[in-house]
Amino acid sequence: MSTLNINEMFETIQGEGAHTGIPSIFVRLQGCPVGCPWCDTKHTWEIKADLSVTPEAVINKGQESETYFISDEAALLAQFSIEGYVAKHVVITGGEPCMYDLRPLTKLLHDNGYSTQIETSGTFEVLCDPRTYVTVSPKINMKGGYDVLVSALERANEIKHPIAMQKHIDELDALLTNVSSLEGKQVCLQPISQQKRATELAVKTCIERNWRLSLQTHKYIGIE
Ligand SMILES: C[S@@+](CC[C@H](N)C(=O)[O-])C[C@H]1O[C@@H](n2cnc3c(N)ncnc32)[C@H](O)[C@@H]1O
Ligand SMILES: Nc1nc2[nH]cc(C(=O)O)c2c(=O)[nH]1
Ligand code: SF4
Ligand SMILES: [Mg+2]
Repeated sequence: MSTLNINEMFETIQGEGAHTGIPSIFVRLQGCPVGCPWCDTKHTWEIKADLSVTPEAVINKGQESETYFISDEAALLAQFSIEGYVAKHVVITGGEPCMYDLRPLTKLLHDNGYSTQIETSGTFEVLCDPRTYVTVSPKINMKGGYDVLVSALERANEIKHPIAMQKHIDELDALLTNVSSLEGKQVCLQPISQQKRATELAVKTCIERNWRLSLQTHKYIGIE
């Protein structure tokens, strides 16, 4: 059994990357040391012992907070039924989900008819089922001082890079020189914080490179 600290659990539509539009159960894990200044989930960064609460308190929290519940793969699968979730795609995100060994959870979910996806910064080893779709959103030169692992980039099914300026694209180009092949991988650019200039640059570059544009669709239509 693996211990999982869960900040949020909700059923929605995947709003990012090549799987945009897919009905999904989101499991947001607590904890991240990477320190991206523009992170839109800073409330997941710390794991504070006194903020561990019940699953019901988390699932019905109604607003972002640092509270989380402690679970394991079997209890989480049972919680999906308790909540009456019908989506069959599970997105494991965070925080930085690859701080956890996700092999037990992803194997159990696939063995029970779910597809799984991980949203990771690429700064921790990706431990998951071979059937899992791995989205690496590389975090380069962030405050935590973590490096993007080549092993994470090689495992990635999708590389989804957040950008605000040309420097971010240049950094991605340099990073991709370490990858043996992009064959079969989706490459997406995602404007940081829906900024107009970032979006214009992302559109222009995606057309030039034949990459995919990834908008945080959920933020435009006002869903979780
Ligand atoms: C909150 S992170 C959690 C998963 C993992 N720590 C990571 O960074 O990939 C989920 C996704 O949101 C993206 N993201 C976070 N803050 C963002 C922002 N302000 N604008 C655009 N994308 C953002 C990340 O790049 C990542 O693709
Ligand atoms: N709808 C929706 N789609 C998402 N795709 C990646 C997300 C994330 O926070 O990891 C996310 C999210 O927070 N909401
Ligand atoms: S790695 Fe992900 S969760 Fe961590 S600070 Fe960066 S965007 Fe936020
Ligand atoms: Mg999000």
